Amino acid sequence: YNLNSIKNNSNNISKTNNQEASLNKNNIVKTINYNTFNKASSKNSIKKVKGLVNILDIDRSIVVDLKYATKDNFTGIVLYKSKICLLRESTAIKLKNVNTELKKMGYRIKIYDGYRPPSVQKIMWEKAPDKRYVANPYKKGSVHSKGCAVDVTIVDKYGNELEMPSKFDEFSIKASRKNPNMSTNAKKNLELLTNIMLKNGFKYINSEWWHFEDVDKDKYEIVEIDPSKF
Ligand SMILES: C[C@@H](N)C(=O)N[C@H](C)C(=O)O
Ligand SMILES: [Zn+2]
Repeated sequence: YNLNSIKNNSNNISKTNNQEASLNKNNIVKTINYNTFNKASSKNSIKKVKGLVNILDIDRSIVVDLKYATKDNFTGIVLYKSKICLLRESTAIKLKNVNTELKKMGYRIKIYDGYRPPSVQKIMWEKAPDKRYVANPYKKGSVHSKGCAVDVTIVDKYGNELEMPSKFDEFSIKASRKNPNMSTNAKKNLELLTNIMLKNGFKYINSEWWHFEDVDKDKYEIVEIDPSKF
């Protein structure tokens, strides 16, 4: 961050009525009022670091269950110190729109993973150097490290996950969208998830049914942040 440009920027923004910004010594920009694209948070102050926000500051009704903050993941070890899910601000707003549609049907989105520090991507690659399932951190890296990818499923009003083709991070043909043995119910639920995600500005990959990427991911760079210090 260039402090002067942020200062100038914040001065400019604060002169408009619909968005204000302020700086503190940790390089954190606080933006106020999102009334152009986010009515629900128009009165809230949203903390933003290097373009990333806490998804719960954008939509508190989203279910966050970061599997890499637990041992229940393909590495068997805790990879994240924090259970906070960070996302690129514009990606977070798209996911809020997905959740708003799902809530009308009595469902909600549940997040298994969002922003992932590049240092964690390296550990994952050591454990599973297979580019179908883990992005190579020594090449382009992961879209998760831009805060522009989400690993998600749908839950019902009791928080129960809908049936999907496989468990999260089950690195096999079962996780593939081309799995020929998908149950009818899993197929229907995945179709619902996919259609709503595509409609709201995400795209999918074939090898992992849970993984979606913001269509605008190429506008953004990989960032290194420690979410436990957010
Ligand atoms: C590790 C898995 N959940 C995942 O996110 N894979 C994609 C391809 C990635 O590493 O970006
Ligand atoms: Zn993913």
